[in-house]
Amino acid sequence: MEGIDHLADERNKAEFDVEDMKIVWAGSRHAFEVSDRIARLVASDPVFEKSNRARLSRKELFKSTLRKCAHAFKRIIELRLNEEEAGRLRHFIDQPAYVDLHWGMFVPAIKGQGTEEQQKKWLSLANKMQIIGCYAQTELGHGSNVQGLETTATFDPKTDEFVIHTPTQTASKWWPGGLGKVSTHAVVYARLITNGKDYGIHGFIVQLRSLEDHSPLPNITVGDIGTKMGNGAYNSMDNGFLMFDHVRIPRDQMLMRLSKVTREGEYVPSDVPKQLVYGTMVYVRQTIVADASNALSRAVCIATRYSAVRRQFGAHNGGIETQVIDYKTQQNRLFPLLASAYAFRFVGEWLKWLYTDVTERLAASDFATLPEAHACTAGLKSLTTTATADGIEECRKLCGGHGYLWCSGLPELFAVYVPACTYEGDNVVLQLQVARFLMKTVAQLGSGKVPVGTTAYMGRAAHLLQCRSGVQKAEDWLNPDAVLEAFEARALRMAVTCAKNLSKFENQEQGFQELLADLVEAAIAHCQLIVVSKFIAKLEQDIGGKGVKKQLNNLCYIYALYLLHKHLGDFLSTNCITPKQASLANDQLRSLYTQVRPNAVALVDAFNYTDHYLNSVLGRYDGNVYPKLFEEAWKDPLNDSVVPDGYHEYLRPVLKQQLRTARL
Ligand SMILES: CC/C=C\C/C=C\C/C=C\C/C=C\C/C=C\CCCC(=O)SCCNC(=O)CCNC(=O)[C@H](O)C(C)(C)COP(=O)(O)OP(=O)(O)OC[C@H]1O[C@@H](n2cnc3c(N)ncnc32)[C@H](O)[C@@H]1OP(=O)(O)O
Ligand SMILES: Cc1cc2nc3c(=O)[nH]c(=O)nc-3n(C[C@H](O)[C@H](O)[C@H](O)COP(=O)(O)OP(=O)(O)OC[C@H]3O[C@@H](n4cnc5c(N)ncnc54)[C@H](O)[C@@H]3O)c2cc1C
Repeated sequence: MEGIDHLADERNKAEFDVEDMKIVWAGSRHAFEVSDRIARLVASDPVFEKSNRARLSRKELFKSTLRKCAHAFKRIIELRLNEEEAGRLRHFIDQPAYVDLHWGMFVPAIKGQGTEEQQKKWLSLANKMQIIGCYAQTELGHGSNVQGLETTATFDPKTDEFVIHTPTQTASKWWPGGLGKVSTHAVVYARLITNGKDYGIHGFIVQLRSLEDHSPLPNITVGDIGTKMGNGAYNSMDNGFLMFDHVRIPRDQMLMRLSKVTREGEYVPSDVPKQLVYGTMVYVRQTIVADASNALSRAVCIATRYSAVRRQFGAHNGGIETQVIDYKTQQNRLFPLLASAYAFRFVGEWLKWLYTDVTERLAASDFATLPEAHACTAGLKSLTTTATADGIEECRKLCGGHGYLWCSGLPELFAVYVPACTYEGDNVVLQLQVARFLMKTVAQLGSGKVPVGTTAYMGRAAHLLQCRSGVQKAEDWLNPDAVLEAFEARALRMAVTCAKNLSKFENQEQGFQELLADLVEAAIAHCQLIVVSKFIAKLEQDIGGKGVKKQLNNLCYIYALYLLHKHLGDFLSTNCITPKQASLANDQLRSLYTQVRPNAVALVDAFNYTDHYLNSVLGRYDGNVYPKLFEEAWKDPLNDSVVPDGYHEYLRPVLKQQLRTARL
């Protein structure tokens, strides 16, 4: 039934103004208008069609990706799109591609680590895409352990060049996106050696392919590392391998903003922290947090609309069955994910602010907040990507059998998204960075150094280590102070327990290794506190629009109380709350689900996703699921013929028992 809105009843139930919520979700009216215009532009352009992606071979998929990128670049120039609009265009095209790494890592690495002169030279080429670059850090043998990278860049004072070399097989670059088949250049991370001394990891701009015929330059071996998980999915990206056999580059292709090598080969360390060489990773981790809310909201939009369309059981005498969204179990699985999508949106906004702030401070030689920015970007990247990957899979299950179909949009979304738990830092490795930061902060308590920013709560240790929650009735769990106190006390007590256990070891590093699992849990508790507190802070802002704040309030407390329920063991074992208070939190959670229920479809409409972007039969705006499932089924190549290929060779002989006869 084309043209009918099967979800109209759901939309009519909404108790808030969806258009106003769209602005809150987008971040501003301007951001909404840009996103809306660009999403429609992409949806109406046949080159950006993506519904057949799973049926393409790897080669066809890759070629179609090149076509989409070229067409996008052409449209950016024709329509004179600015940087923000171009970014939205790439986002809505929704196909992982070399351009993500070119704009997302290669250009930022040069901006962050190149001198002014280097930026002038390389960015003018990169911005016009006269060169295409990637970020070549990870090696076959080392990804997490950046200090363990083996590629060498040895200065040769005779020729004023660096010699880039891959000394072993494990030193081969392995994974960089865009490297396999496209990039003409790379920022290569290698050990800088001059005058026989190893100065550790530095970045170098290296040309890989000819700008004339795209063939690899002499002594460079490069290719694609092979097919990755899922049909279509991330296979549009050419993750690559790369080996150098004594490849020479001019000295001025070492990125020298942070440290330098002189003509004579003298290493001049910078007066800024050496960790700034990791600056690109801090930047990208921040963007990945913002992206988590995109991916999760997309899955939640599909699962929510479908849960309102789908009916099972409850019919008496042939009457209408129950919408599955009305089952409390469905709500208990779906609504916390809806709340998480909003929570990650707001923490992403805050993290962007933090990143801008630290960047401005660094420019003014103020390095004080760098460790916190590193801990926040690392921890929140880990927390949000883990929850999003798990959440997408939960949404698939929430859609029952049909969720397993490619055309539900969820299998591909999962396969594209799940490597976010690994790239830009394995999620456990990143939480251990947070744990180290927390252990340092705890060790300094009482030293006179007052913790600030996201660890400010630790400065109230005297209260938080002994307080008991004052919650007496379910509604008390809607008090921001009660929620914050419980999360702060839990996080602090877990960190302090780890610190106490660490102090029992003579060798601190040995102790750290022994306590890794507890340390990760303490780090997660701290990161969850950040997300909860930033959601609460968002509610304190001036948010207009009919009924909008009320909905956000409900979602905020669903997020917090769902975490409390999920990690009840932590809250109880640290004596932050009693079993009775935990039970009251659950009562409140159920009541919040009831309040969200009539607004659920409108809350996902507020994401303003086009059907093109969602690419999901189950998540269609009009809810017209069943006829469209049939349409998709008929499109499958297996249905091209009534009798399948192979019938005469392999089916007929079985059915006619010719195989058995032949054997007898
Ligand atoms: C389709 C795409 C969809 C979505 C993406 C959306 C948006 C993204 C936009 C653009 C990107 C485009 C596409 C994305 C797709 C894929 C991109 C993937 C790219 C990559 O994966 S690049 C490779 C990334 N690699 C890693 O992340 C490696 C992880 N390891 C590390 O970061 C570090 O080595 C470490 C953190 C594990 C540190 O190890 P260590 O303790 O041994 O440390 P060091 O001795 O090196 O350092 C000690 C000291 O330094 C501090 N530190 C460490 N890191 C940092 C940092 N980044 N900033 C500041 N400080 C840092 C550390 O805390 C120690 O401090 P201390 O005071 O001495 O204790
Ligand atoms: C899709 C994709 C795209 C990528 N794109 C790029 C790119 O563009 N450029 C680039 O340079 N790289 C890229 N990478 C590489 C990526 O950054 C690394 O894979 C990532 O940093 C993890 O490192 P690893 O593979 O060495 O994992 P490993 O460190 O080998 O992890 C294996 C296991 O060991 C555990 N582990 C490791 N160290 C510790 C520790 N100290 N304590 C406890 N547990 C530990 C981990 O938790 C994990 O369970 C990409 C990877 C993927 C999957």
